[in-house]
Amino acid sequence: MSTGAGRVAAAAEPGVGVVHCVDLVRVYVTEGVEVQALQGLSLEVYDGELTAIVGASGSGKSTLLSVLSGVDQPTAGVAVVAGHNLVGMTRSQRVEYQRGAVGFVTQQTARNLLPYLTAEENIAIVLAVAGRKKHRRRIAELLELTGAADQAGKLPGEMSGGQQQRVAIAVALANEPHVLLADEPTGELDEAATVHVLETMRYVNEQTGTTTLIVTHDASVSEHVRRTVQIRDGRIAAETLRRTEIGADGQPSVTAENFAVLDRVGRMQLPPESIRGLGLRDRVRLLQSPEQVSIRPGPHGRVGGGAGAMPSPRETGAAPGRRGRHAADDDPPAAAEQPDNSGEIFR
Ligand SMILES: Nc1ncnc2c1ncn2[C@@H]1O[C@H](COP(=O)(O)OP(=O)(O)OP(=O)(O)O)[C@@H](O)[C@H]1O
Repeated sequence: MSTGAGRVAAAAEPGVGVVHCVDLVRVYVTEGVEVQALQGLSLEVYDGELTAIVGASGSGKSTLLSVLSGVDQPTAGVAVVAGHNLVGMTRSQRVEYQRGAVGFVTQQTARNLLPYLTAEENIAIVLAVAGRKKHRRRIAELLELTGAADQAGKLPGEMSGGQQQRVAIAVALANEPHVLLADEPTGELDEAATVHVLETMRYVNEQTGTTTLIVTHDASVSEHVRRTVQIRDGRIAAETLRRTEIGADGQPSVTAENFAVLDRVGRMQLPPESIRGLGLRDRVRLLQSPEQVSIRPGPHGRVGGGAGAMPSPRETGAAPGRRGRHAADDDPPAAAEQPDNSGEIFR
């Protein structure tokens, strides 16, 4: 990969995705106060994948999409999308990137479409800017693809929110982008319209193979995508991969597998529910065998009591007056006697 701005070799190296982020940092400074919106975020999204990024409010989702769409620049780190190095782009490189490499759908239905143009005209204007001719058939194909053929002659104000978003997806796909980015595309929609729009994105991904990244706070998105990535405190923390398998009875069933994400230096975030459920804090016990590593509460963690409970001398293995010592070194047998409430992390 080149380190200069602009176009670089696309995904030539094994393990390098169409979206390639390494240790991304974005620091905002407002009135002298620093906010680290991205804190060393690394992410690969591979060609043709449909991936959702979910996270709580303030976790850094919109900041990541601003960087990936070329609207914002990271403070540090590597961000390459479809062979475009997003760090240090010039204005003309940014325009080329936004016109040709990415399509974008935002949460605000009213912002995705020009209000005084019909659905057809909204698509036509994108094709005209890209210098394409004979676009009538292409417009019809795009509206058909997103299930919005019946909206062709309507103005956005005459459509429902869900219909506007499906037309917006058609507009975003008009110049055949390598990557489709959607920032809370269902944020203003009711449940039924949400399902319809997410299923449209899944269908479009299947039909066109366009690499798609959906950012949302709505965890139910995972029912519509194969890969859900969780962002927490400006970093990727966990992933869920769903697979469809055909059982012995010939019926398909969906299985989901959860992963914690290990960064390049071996750091990993445990899910908050594991931390709360096992009362993990400070030091934890790592139990390693050739096949797995398990985590158990350390000397200060809860074992059978509430999180944050003071440890008894038996739990710490420490005699009165020995609190300053590393109690964990003294009591490995205690862990083996406890119920099997370990947070097993790798197999
Ligand atoms: N322009 C900005 N100036 C200062 N701080 C910002 C700016 N944009 C975002 N932040 C801060 O960065 C952090 C991440 O914000 P971001 O909008 O990326 O989160 P988010 O996960 O998209 O949240 P939400 O779902 O509420 O939109 C937050 O603490 C936010 O207050």
